[in-house]
Amino acid sequence: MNSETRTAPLSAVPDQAVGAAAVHAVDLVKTYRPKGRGKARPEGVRALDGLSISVEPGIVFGLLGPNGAGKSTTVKILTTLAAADSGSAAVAGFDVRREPDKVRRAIGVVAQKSGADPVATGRDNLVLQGRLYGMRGAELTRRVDALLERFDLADAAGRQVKTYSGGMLRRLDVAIGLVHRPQVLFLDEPTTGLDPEARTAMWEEIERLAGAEGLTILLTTHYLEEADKLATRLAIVDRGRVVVQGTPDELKGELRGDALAVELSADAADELPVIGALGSVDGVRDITLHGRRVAARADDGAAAVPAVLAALDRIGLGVAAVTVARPSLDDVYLRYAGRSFSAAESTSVLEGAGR
Ligand SMILES: Nc1ncnc2c1ncn2[C@@H]1O[C@H](COP(=O)(O)OP(=O)(O)OP(=O)(O)O)[C@@H](O)[C@H]1O
Repeated sequence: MNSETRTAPLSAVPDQAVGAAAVHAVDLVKTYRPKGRGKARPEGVRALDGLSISVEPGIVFGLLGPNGAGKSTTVKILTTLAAADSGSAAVAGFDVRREPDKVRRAIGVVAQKSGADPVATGRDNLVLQGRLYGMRGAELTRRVDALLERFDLADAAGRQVKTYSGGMLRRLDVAIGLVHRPQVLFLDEPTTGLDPEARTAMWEEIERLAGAEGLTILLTTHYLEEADKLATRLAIVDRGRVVVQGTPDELKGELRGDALAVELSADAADELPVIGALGSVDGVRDITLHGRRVAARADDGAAAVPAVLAALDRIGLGVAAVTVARPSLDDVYLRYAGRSFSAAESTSVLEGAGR
Protein backbone atom coordinates (compact mmCIF):
# COMPACT_ATOMS: atom_id res chain seq x y z
CA MET A 1 0.00 0.00 0.00
CA ASN A 2 1.26 3.46 -0.78
CA SER A 3 2.21 5.84 1.96
CA GLU A 4 0.89 9.06 0.48
CA THR A 5 -1.61 11.10 2.45
CA ARG A 6 -5.32 11.09 1.77
CA THR A 7 -6.69 14.61 1.82
CA ALA A 8 -10.41 13.76 1.79
CA PRO A 9 -12.28 10.50 2.14
CA LEU A 10 -13.77 8.83 -0.88
CA SER A 11 -17.43 9.57 -1.05
CA ALA A 12 -19.80 6.64 -1.39
CA VAL A 13 -21.00 5.79 -4.87
CA PRO A 14 -24.74 6.33 -5.36
CA ASP A 15 -26.40 2.88 -5.64
CA GLN A 16 -28.30 3.55 -8.84
CA ALA A 17 -25.06 4.50 -10.60
CA VAL A 18 -23.35 1.29 -9.49
CA GLY A 19 -26.10 -1.11 -10.57
CA ALA A 20 -25.60 -1.11 -14.31
CA ALA A 21 -21.87 -0.65 -14.66
CA ALA A 22 -19.07 -3.18 -14.10
CA VAL A 23 -16.73 -0.31 -13.29
CA HIS A 24 -17.90 3.12 -12.31
CA ALA A 25 -15.50 5.85 -11.26
CA VAL A 26 -16.39 9.46 -10.66
CA ASP A 27 -13.98 12.36 -10.34
CA LEU A 28 -10.97 10.44 -9.04
CA VAL A 29 -8.17 12.64 -7.80
CA LYS A 30 -4.81 11.35 -6.66
CA THR A 31 -1.63 13.21 -5.83
CA TYR A 32 1.61 11.41 -5.02
CA ARG A 33 3.40 13.47 -2.42
CA PRO A 34 7.16 13.36 -1.94
CA LYS A 35 8.15 11.50 1.20
CA GLY A 36 11.01 13.75 2.38
CA ARG A 37 11.53 17.49 2.40
CA GLY A 38 13.44 19.51 -0.20
CA LYS A 39 12.30 17.44 -3.17
CA ALA A 40 12.20 19.00 -6.63
CA ARG A 41 8.38 18.97 -6.62
CA PRO A 42 7.19 19.68 -3.08
CA GLU A 43 3.63 19.98 -4.37
CA GLY A 44 3.73 16.34 -5.51
CA VAL A 45 2.61 14.74 -8.75
CA ARG A 46 -1.10 15.01 -9.56
CA ALA A 47 -1.51 11.62 -11.22
CA LEU A 48 -5.32 11.80 -11.44
CA ASP A 49 -7.14 15.07 -11.87
CA GLY A 50 -10.85 14.24 -11.84
CA LEU A 51 -10.91 11.02 -13.85
CA SER A 52 -14.34 9.46 -14.51
CA ILE A 53 -15.21 6.29 -16.42
CA SER A 54 -18.17 3.96 -16.66
CA VAL A 55 -17.77 0.47 -18.10
CA GLU A 56 -20.77 -1.64 -19.05
CA PRO A 57 -20.51 -5.37 -18.27
CA GLY A 58 -19.13 -7.83 -20.80
CA ILE A 59 -16.98 -5.52 -22.89
CA VAL A 60 -13.30 -4.74 -23.29
CA PHE A 61 -12.83 -1.18 -22.12
CA GLY A 62 -9.55 0.43 -23.09
CA LEU A 63 -7.85 3.12 -21.06
CA LEU A 64 -5.49 4.63 -23.60
CA GLY A 65 -2.86 7.21 -22.81
CA PRO A 66 0.84 7.95 -23.03
CA ASN A 67 3.27 6.96 -20.27
CA GLY A 68 2.46 8.87 -17.11
CA ALA A 69 -1.15 9.67 -18.10
CA GLY A 70 -2.51 8.04 -14.93
CA LYS A 71 -3.65 4.63 -16.20
CA SER A 72 -1.84 2.49 -13.62
CA THR A 73 -2.93 4.80 -10.82
CA THR A 74 -6.53 4.35 -11.93
CA VAL A 75 -6.09 0.57 -11.93
CA LYS A 76 -4.50 0.67 -8.47
CA ILE A 77 -7.46 2.59 -7.08
CA LEU A 78 -10.05 0.38 -8.77
CA THR A 79 -8.32 -2.77 -7.55
CA THR A 80 -8.10 -1.42 -3.96
CA LEU A 81 -4.28 -1.24 -3.99
CA ALA A 82 -4.27 2.53 -3.53
CA ALA A 83 -6.69 5.08 -2.13
CA ALA A 84 -7.85 8.12 -4.07
CA ASP A 85 -7.65 11.53 -2.40
CA SER A 86 -11.23 12.19 -3.48
CA GLY A 87 -13.86 10.91 -5.86
CA SER A 88 -15.72 7.62 -5.79
CA ALA A 89 -15.43 4.24 -7.46
CA ALA A 90 -17.28 0.94 -7.60
CA VAL A 91 -16.31 -2.33 -9.25
CA ALA A 92 -18.80 -5.15 -9.87
CA GLY A 93 -21.26 -3.10 -7.84
CA PHE A 94 -19.03 -2.83 -4.76
CA ASP A 95 -17.60 0.40 -3.42
CA VAL A 96 -13.79 0.20 -3.49
CA ARG A 97 -13.46 2.05 -0.20
CA ARG A 98 -16.28 0.54 1.80
CA GLU A 99 -16.21 -3.02 0.42
CA PRO A 100 -12.61 -3.75 -0.63
CA ASP A 101 -12.85 -7.49 0.17
CA LYS A 102 -15.87 -7.93 -2.06
CA VAL A 103 -14.14 -5.99 -4.83
CA ARG A 104 -11.06 -8.23 -4.53
CA ARG A 105 -13.19 -11.37 -4.83
CA ALA A 106 -14.88 -10.04 -7.94
CA ILE A 107 -11.75 -9.03 -9.83
CA GLY A 108 -8.67 -10.52 -11.41
CA VAL A 109 -5.60 -8.34 -11.77
CA VAL A 110 -2.73 -8.67 -14.19
CA ALA A 111 -0.27 -5.96 -13.17
CA GLN A 112 2.49 -4.57 -15.37
CA LYS A 113 5.05 -6.60 -13.46
CA SER A 114 4.44 -10.33 -13.19
CA GLY A 115 3.18 -11.48 -9.81
CA ALA A 116 4.12 -15.12 -10.43
CA ASP A 117 6.64 -16.82 -8.15
CA PRO A 118 9.64 -17.51 -10.42
CA VAL A 119 10.94 -20.52 -8.50
CA ALA A 120 7.54 -22.25 -8.36
CA THR A 121 6.12 -24.10 -11.36
CA GLY A 122 3.36 -22.67 -13.51
CA ARG A 123 0.93 -25.21 -12.08
CA ASP A 124 1.89 -24.42 -8.47
CA ASN A 125 1.38 -20.71 -9.09
CA LEU A 126 -2.14 -21.38 -10.32
CA VAL A 127 -2.92 -23.78 -7.46
CA LEU A 128 -1.68 -21.29 -4.89
CA GLN A 129 -3.82 -18.55 -6.35
CA GLY A 130 -6.88 -20.80 -6.29
CA ARG A 131 -6.26 -21.70 -2.65
CA LEU A 132 -6.00 -18.03 -1.73
CA TYR A 133 -9.55 -17.75 -3.02
CA GLY A 134 -10.75 -20.79 -1.06
CA MET A 135 -10.76 -23.28 -3.95
CA ARG A 136 -9.78 -26.86 -3.11
CA GLY A 137 -9.63 -30.45 -4.36
CA ALA A 138 -11.01 -31.64 -7.69
CA GLU A 139 -12.65 -28.31 -8.52
CA LEU A 140 -9.30 -26.53 -8.26
CA THR A 141 -7.44 -29.23 -10.19
CA ARG A 142 -10.00 -29.08 -13.00
CA ARG A 143 -9.80 -25.31 -13.14
CA VAL A 144 -5.99 -25.28 -13.19
CA ASP A 145 -5.84 -27.97 -15.90
CA ALA A 146 -8.35 -26.08 -18.02
CA LEU A 147 -6.40 -22.83 -17.71
CA LEU A 148 -3.06 -24.49 -18.49
CA GLU A 149 -4.64 -26.00 -21.60
CA ARG A 150 -6.36 -22.82 -22.66
CA PHE A 151 -3.23 -20.70 -22.32
CA ASP A 152 -1.05 -23.26 -24.08
CA LEU A 153 1.00 -23.90 -20.96
CA ALA A 154 0.15 -27.56 -20.33
CA ASP A 155 3.55 -28.81 -21.57
CA ALA A 156 5.41 -26.28 -19.42
CA ALA A 157 3.17 -26.69 -16.34
CA GLY A 158 5.81 -28.57 -14.35
CA ARG A 159 8.66 -26.17 -15.14
CA GLN A 160 9.85 -23.37 -12.88
CA VAL A 161 8.41 -20.07 -14.07
CA LYS A 162 11.86 -18.50 -14.32
CA THR A 163 12.46 -20.70 -17.39
CA TYR A 164 9.40 -19.28 -19.23
CA SER A 165 9.65 -16.88 -22.19
CA GLY A 166 8.12 -13.39 -21.87
CA GLY A 167 5.01 -14.48 -23.77
CA MET A 168 4.54 -17.60 -21.62
CA LEU A 169 4.93 -15.58 -18.44
CA ARG A 170 2.31 -13.06 -19.56
CA ARG A 171 -0.09 -15.89 -20.44
CA LEU A 172 0.50 -17.40 -17.00
CA ASP A 173 -0.16 -14.00 -15.40
CA VAL A 174 -3.52 -13.79 -17.16
CA ALA A 175 -4.35 -17.39 -16.20
CA ILE A 176 -3.51 -16.58 -12.55
CA GLY A 177 -5.85 -13.59 -12.74
CA LEU A 178 -8.67 -15.85 -13.92
CA VAL A 179 -8.41 -18.84 -11.53
CA HIS A 180 -11.24 -17.74 -9.24
CA ARG A 181 -13.54 -16.78 -12.16
CA PRO A 182 -13.60 -13.01 -11.64
CA GLN A 183 -16.31 -10.81 -13.12
CA VAL A 184 -13.90 -8.04 -14.03
CA LEU A 185 -10.34 -8.57 -15.25
CA PHE A 186 -7.83 -5.73 -15.10
CA LEU A 187 -5.01 -5.98 -17.60
CA ASP A 188 -2.40 -3.26 -17.05
CA GLU A 189 -0.40 -2.90 -20.27
CA PRO A 190 -0.53 -6.63 -20.96
CA THR A 191 1.67 -6.58 -24.06
CA THR A 192 4.38 -4.10 -23.07
CA GLY A 193 7.77 -5.72 -23.61
CA LEU A 194 6.42 -8.62 -25.68
CA ASP A 195 7.84 -9.40 -29.11
CA PRO A 196 5.41 -8.94 -32.04
CA GLU A 197 4.54 -12.63 -32.22
CA ALA A 198 3.76 -12.91 -28.50
CA ARG A 199 1.81 -9.66 -28.69
CA THR A 200 -0.39 -10.97 -31.49
CA ALA A 201 -0.99 -14.18 -29.52
CA MET A 202 -1.97 -12.16 -26.45
CA TRP A 203 -4.37 -10.04 -28.53
CA GLU A 204 -6.07 -13.18 -29.78
CA GLU A 205 -6.34 -14.45 -26.22
CA ILE A 206 -7.87 -11.20 -24.97
CA GLU A 207 -10.39 -11.25 -27.83
CA ARG A 208 -11.35 -14.82 -26.92
CA LEU A 209 -11.69 -13.96 -23.23
CA ALA A 210 -13.89 -10.99 -23.94
CA GLY A 211 -16.46 -13.23 -25.56
CA ALA A 212 -16.44 -15.74 -22.71
CA GLU A 213 -18.63 -15.87 -19.61
CA GLY A 214 -19.62 -12.24 -19.69
CA LEU A 215 -16.19 -11.22 -18.44
CA THR A 216 -15.57 -7.48 -18.37
CA ILE A 217 -12.01 -6.50 -19.21
CA LEU A 218 -10.45 -3.18 -18.34
CA LEU A 219 -7.30 -2.87 -20.36
CA THR A 220 -4.74 -0.13 -20.11
CA THR A 221 -2.42 0.48 -22.99
CA HIS A 222 -0.19 3.08 -24.56
CA TYR A 223 -0.37 1.37 -27.93
CA LEU A 224 -2.86 3.08 -30.22
CA GLU A 225 -3.08 -0.01 -32.41
CA GLU A 226 -3.85 -2.23 -29.42
CA ALA A 227 -6.68 0.01 -28.22
CA ASP A 228 -8.08 0.21 -31.73
CA LYS A 229 -8.03 -3.56 -32.16
CA LEU A 230 -9.24 -4.76 -28.77
CA ALA A 231 -11.39 -2.13 -27.13
CA THR A 232 -15.15 -2.14 -27.55
CA ARG A 233 -15.09 1.30 -25.98
CA LEU A 234 -12.18 3.38 -24.91
CA ALA A 235 -11.32 6.44 -22.90
CA ILE A 236 -8.35 8.52 -23.94
CA VAL A 237 -6.53 9.72 -20.83
CA ASP A 238 -4.18 12.67 -20.72
CA ARG A 239 -2.65 14.24 -17.61
CA GLY A 240 -4.96 12.39 -15.25
CA ARG A 241 -8.25 13.12 -17.01
CA VAL A 242 -10.40 11.47 -19.64
CA VAL A 243 -10.25 13.76 -22.64
CA VAL A 244 -12.72 11.81 -24.77
CA GLN A 245 -14.43 8.42 -24.80
CA GLY A 246 -16.43 6.27 -27.21
CA THR A 247 -15.96 3.31 -29.52
CA PRO A 248 -12.80 3.48 -31.63
CA ASP A 249 -14.98 3.96 -34.72
CA GLU A 250 -17.06 6.70 -33.10
CA LEU A 251 -13.93 8.55 -32.08
CA LYS A 252 -12.35 8.27 -35.50
CA GLY A 253 -15.69 9.03 -37.16
CA GLU A 254 -15.82 12.39 -35.39
CA LEU A 255 -12.89 13.41 -37.52
CA ARG A 256 -14.63 13.95 -40.80
CA GLY A 257 -12.72 12.82 -43.86
CA ASP A 258 -9.23 11.54 -44.60
CA ALA A 259 -5.79 12.81 -43.63
CA LEU A 260 -3.89 14.07 -46.63
CA ALA A 261 -0.10 14.36 -46.40
CA VAL A 262 1.85 15.98 -49.22
CA GLU A 263 5.62 16.10 -49.33
CA LEU A 264 6.84 18.95 -51.53
CA SER A 265 9.97 18.56 -53.61
CA ALA A 266 11.40 21.69 -51.97
CA ASP A 267 10.61 23.87 -48.93
CA ALA A 268 7.79 26.32 -49.57
CA ALA A 269 8.97 29.86 -48.82
CA ASP A 270 5.61 30.98 -47.52
CA GLU A 271 2.64 29.19 -45.96
CA LEU A 272 -0.08 31.51 -47.23
CA PRO A 273 0.00 30.65 -50.96
CA VAL A 274 -0.10 26.92 -50.08
CA ILE A 275 -3.07 27.41 -47.77
CA GLY A 276 -4.76 29.58 -50.39
CA ALA A 277 -4.16 27.10 -53.21
CA LEU A 278 -5.33 24.02 -51.32
CA GLY A 279 -8.17 25.88 -49.63
CA SER A 280 -9.67 26.44 -53.08
CA VAL A 281 -9.95 22.67 -53.65
CA ASP A 282 -13.43 21.32 -52.87
CA GLY A 283 -13.64 19.45 -49.54
CA VAL A 284 -10.07 20.22 -48.41
CA ARG A 285 -9.54 22.01 -45.07
CA ASP A 286 -7.35 22.26 -41.92
CA ILE A 287 -4.25 22.91 -44.03
CA THR A 288 -0.89 23.23 -42.27
CA LEU A 289 2.66 23.47 -43.60
CA HIS A 290 5.89 22.42 -41.85
CA GLY A 291 8.94 22.76 -44.12
CA ARG A 292 8.20 20.47 -47.03
CA ARG A 293 5.29 18.72 -45.40
CA VAL A 294 1.73 19.83 -46.03
CA ALA A 295 -1.03 18.24 -43.96
CA ALA A 296 -4.75 18.67 -44.61
CA ARG A 297 -8.07 16.92 -44.18
CA ALA A 298 -10.23 16.03 -47.15
CA ASP A 299 -13.81 14.73 -47.31
CA ASP A 300 -12.62 12.20 -49.88
CA GLY A 301 -8.83 12.11 -49.90
CA ALA A 302 -8.30 9.97 -52.99
CA ALA A 303 -10.71 12.05 -55.07
CA ALA A 304 -9.02 15.30 -53.97
CA VAL A 305 -5.47 14.28 -54.94
CA PRO A 306 -5.52 15.34 -58.65
CA ALA A 307 -6.98 18.76 -57.78
CA VAL A 308 -4.45 19.20 -54.94
CA LEU A 309 -1.53 18.40 -57.28
CA ALA A 310 -2.89 20.81 -59.90
CA ALA A 311 -3.35 23.58 -57.31
CA LEU A 312 0.23 23.20 -56.05
CA ASP A 313 1.51 23.12 -59.62
CA ARG A 314 -0.25 26.42 -60.33
CA ILE A 315 1.78 28.12 -57.58
CA GLY A 316 4.99 26.53 -58.84
CA LEU A 317 5.42 23.81 -56.22
CA GLY A 318 6.44 20.29 -57.18
CA VAL A 319 5.33 17.25 -55.22
CA ALA A 320 7.57 14.35 -54.14
CA ALA A 321 4.89 12.17 -52.50
CA VAL A 322 1.25 12.16 -51.45
CA THR A 323 -0.41 9.86 -48.94
CA VAL A 324 -4.05 9.53 -48.00
CA ALA A 325 -4.95 7.90 -44.67
CA ARG A 326 -8.18 7.18 -42.82
CA PRO A 327 -8.30 9.00 -39.46
CA SER A 328 -6.34 7.18 -36.76
CA LEU A 329 -6.56 7.25 -32.98
CA ASP A 330 -3.46 9.43 -33.09
CA ASP A 331 -5.52 12.03 -34.98
CA VAL A 332 -8.21 11.73 -32.30
CA TYR A 333 -5.62 12.17 -29.57
CA LEU A 334 -4.14 15.20 -31.31
CA ARG A 335 -7.55 16.79 -31.60
CA TYR A 336 -8.57 16.26 -27.97
CA ALA A 337 -5.25 16.44 -26.13
CA GLY A 338 -3.82 19.16 -28.34
CA ARG A 339 -0.58 17.26 -29.03
CA SER A 340 0.32 14.10 -30.83
CA PHE A 341 0.59 10.82 -28.98
CA SER A 342 4.30 10.50 -29.68
CA ALA A 343 4.93 14.06 -28.45
CA ALA A 344 3.03 13.23 -25.25
CA GLU A 345 5.08 10.06 -24.79
CA SER A 346 8.37 11.93 -25.08
CA THR A 347 7.19 14.68 -22.72
CA SER A 348 6.26 12.16 -20.08
CA VAL A 349 9.59 10.40 -20.47
CA LEU A 350 11.34 13.74 -19.88
CA GLU A 351 9.06 14.49 -16.93
CA GLY A 352 9.89 11.08 -15.53
CA ALA A 353 13.61 11.69 -15.91
CA GLY A 354 13.32 14.99 -14.08
CA ARG A 355 11.60 13.54 -11.05
N1 LIG B 1 4.41 5.99 -6.37
C1 LIG B 1 4.53 7.11 -7.06
N2 LIG B 1 5.16 8.18 -6.54
C2 LIG B 1 5.26 9.35 -7.22
N3 LIG B 1 4.76 9.56 -8.45
C3 LIG B 1 4.12 8.53 -9.04
C4 LIG B 1 3.97 7.25 -8.38
N4 LIG B 1 3.28 6.43 -9.21
C5 LIG B 1 3.02 7.16 -10.33
N5 LIG B 1 3.51 8.40 -10.23
C6 LIG B 1 3.39 9.49 -11.22
O1 LIG B 1 2.02 9.71 -11.45
C7 LIG B 1 1.77 9.97 -12.83
C8 LIG B 1 0.83 8.91 -13.38
O2 LIG B 1 1.49 7.65 -13.33
P1 LIG B 1 0.82 6.29 -13.80
O3 LIG B 1 1.81 5.19 -13.53
O4 LIG B 1 -0.53 6.18 -13.20
O5 LIG B 1 0.67 6.54 -15.36
P2 LIG B 1 0.49 5.50 -16.52
O6 LIG B 1 -0.43 6.15 -17.49
O7 LIG B 1 0.09 4.18 -15.99
O8 LIG B 1 1.94 5.42 -17.12
P3 LIG B 1 2.85 4.12 -17.34
O9 LIG B 1 2.34 3.52 -18.59
O10 LIG B 1 4.22 4.71 -17.51
O11 LIG B 1 2.72 3.25 -16.12
C9 LIG B 1 3.14 9.94 -13.50
O12 LIG B 1 3.62 11.27 -13.55
C10 LIG B 1 3.94 9.09 -12.57
O13 LIG B 1 5.31 9.36 -12.69
